This record gives sequence, structure tokens and C-alpha cells, in this order.
Amino acid sequence: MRALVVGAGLMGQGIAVEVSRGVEEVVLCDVSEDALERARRGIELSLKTLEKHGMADRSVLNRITFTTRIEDGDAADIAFEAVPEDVELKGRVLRDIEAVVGENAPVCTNTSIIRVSDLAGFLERKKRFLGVHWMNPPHVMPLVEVVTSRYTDEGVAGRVAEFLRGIGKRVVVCREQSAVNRFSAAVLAEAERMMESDGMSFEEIDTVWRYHLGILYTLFGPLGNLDYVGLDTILLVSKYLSSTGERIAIPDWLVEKVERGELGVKTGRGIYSYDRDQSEMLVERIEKILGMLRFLRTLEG
Ligand SMILES: NC(=O)C1=CN([C@@H]2O[C@H](COP(=O)(O)OP(=O)(O)OC[C@H]3O[C@@H](n4cnc5c(N)ncnc54)[C@H](O)[C@@H]3O)[C@@H](O)[C@H]2O)C=CC1
Ligand SMILES: O=C(O)[C@@H](O)C(=O)[C@H](O)[C@@H](O)CO
Repeated sequence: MRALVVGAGLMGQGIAVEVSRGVEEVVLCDVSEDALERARRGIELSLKTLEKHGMADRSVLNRITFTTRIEDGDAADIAFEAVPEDVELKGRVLRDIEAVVGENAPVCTNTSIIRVSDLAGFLERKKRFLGVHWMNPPHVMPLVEVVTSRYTDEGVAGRVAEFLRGIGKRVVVCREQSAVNRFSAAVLAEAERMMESDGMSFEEIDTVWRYHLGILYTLFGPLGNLDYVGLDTILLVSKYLSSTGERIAIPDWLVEKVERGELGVKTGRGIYSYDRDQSEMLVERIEKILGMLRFLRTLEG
């Protein structure tokens, strides 16, 4: 099996390394010889680091062909586009990719946020086109988002997800746009409001996330964490914010759960279900948080 990766910048080089785990050959294509040279050096250095951790070896380089000729990806079985975030440029490149790859090959875009159905408009074989949004750095971060357009064939998306799972990725399926970047945009908008209206600094904003939300969201997820706060409390907070004119969602499911007495860990059921009582869950939560804090301290040295 051979894969074509187009765009050998920050993302393309990591994507090439990661994809090489599941295919015999990766053709990494860029318009710039300099970019290809930087990519080769970047990949060499990354592989050295991954090798140190037993996660890859340098033989990966032998499976990657560096080229400025997209035709070298002739008859590829799968293609990943990673050129800059510009609709027209991506459209042109995706059309070129479609012209060289095998007729049944899925064509995947790494767009950060462009609606995948908009990009599908440039292609003939729309059913075989989808987003595969890799995280930075792609050869290290576990998550990949499979992003479907309104034309994407479910079977094609399923096979691409299977390929990604096969190379060790954690896959989520989104519609049209990356969930990661929708979150990022919302966080950036709120951070900007707090800096603008409350005078908070870059460092203060990052501290709020690094020493609290980032820890809890990593361990429990932003929704799972609500179960520990108590959904009744969350509903009261949301209602108050709403009454002061804040743009805030009060989801129907939240109101219904509170009405049913499904308040989270304290009642044994909320967003998730719990088979232990609140005190036992608290002990488990403390253990997990302490584990995370110990780990973070090792990074700080
Ligand atoms: N930087 C990030 O953290 C992430 C970026 N993305 C998305 O991935 C895509 C690529 O981003 P980066 O790798 O950061 O950009 P980059 O600027 O580092 O790399 C883009 C590469 O594409 C090449 N290129 C430009 N036109 C080309 C063409 N016609 N044919 C072949 N190659 C061409 C450039 O020479 C460059 O090497 C963008 O859509 C970006 O939004 C997605 C996830 C994370
Ligand atoms: O523009 C993007 O696509 C990026 O912001 C990302 O998705 C993030 O870098 C992601 O990889 C996680 O930080």
C-alpha cells in the first residue's frame, strides 16, 4: 500500500512519519525543495527522539520518498493534503491529488477549520473525500479527527478511521469541522474578552488553564467534570449567567437531568453513571489529581 502526503511543512512531515506505520511507501510532496530538505531533517530529528522512547526507528526514512512531483504519488491508495489554510489553494491541490491517486483512494484534507463540504466542491469523487485532522505534532499526539462532509460515503470514512486506529490513533468522527478547533476558537474568544474587559494578562489566562481546567479536563473531560461539580450547581450557574445577558447555553438535557435528580457523582448518576458513593469517588478523584500533579512537577524539573 502507498500513501501520498502533499505539503511537507510542520504537519505534513509528522503525518508522513505516522502514516508510514500502516503502508509500505509514503510519497511526501511539496512545491519547495527547501521545505522538503527541512522536512527530511525534521523527520530525522523526530525519529531520533521517538527511537529513544522505543516508539519508532530510523528505518522509517527508507519508506518515505521526498519529491516536488505530485505524479510520483501515482496510483496511491490514500492521500493526505497538508498545504496552507487557503480555500483556493487547497481546492487546486486537492484536484491535482484526485487526478493522480487510485480511483478508489480516499482523499483527506488536514484543514484546521474550513468546512469539508466547501472543499468537496472542488472534487469529482466527493464520496471519497473527507477531513482527517491531525494534531500537532501528528507523530506524537494520540487524537485524530475524521471529519465528514455531507457527501462523504460512510464506508469510506469507516475504512479511513480503521486505518488510523490500525496505526495506533484515537479517532473521533466530527461533521464538517474539527471539534478541537471549534473548542479552541471558543476559548480564544473568551480569553480575549477577559483580557479586554477584565485586564487579565496572557500569563494569567494560561495559569487558569494550566493549573486547573487543563488538569481536570484531561482527567475527566469538560463534561465528565461537571458530574463532580454537580449538575444542579451547573444549572444554577448557567441560569445566573444567562440572566446577566451572557451568551450561554442551558441545554434541555441539563434541565431534564436535574429535574430527574440525576445530579452527578453525588446521586450516582449524571452525565455518566457511578457504582460507588460520592466519598469513594472523591478519593479516586484526589488520587488521579495527585498523580497528574506529580507528573507535571517532573516536567517543571
Ligand atoms: N500548524 C498546526 O498546528 C496545524 C495545522 N493544521 C493545518 O494543516 C495544514 C498545513 O499546516 P502547516 O503544516 O502548519 O503549514 P506549513 O506552512 O508549515 O506547511 C505547508 C507546506 O505546504 C507547502 N505547499 C504550499 N503550496 C503547495 C502546493 N501547491 N503543493 C504542495 N505543497 C505546497 C509549503 O511549501 C509548506 O511546506 C493547514 O491547513 C493548517 O491549517 C492542522 C492541524 C494543526
Ligand atoms: O489549526 C489547527 O488545526 C491547530 O490549532 C490544531 O488543531 C492544534 O494545533 C491541535 O493540533 C492541538 O493543539
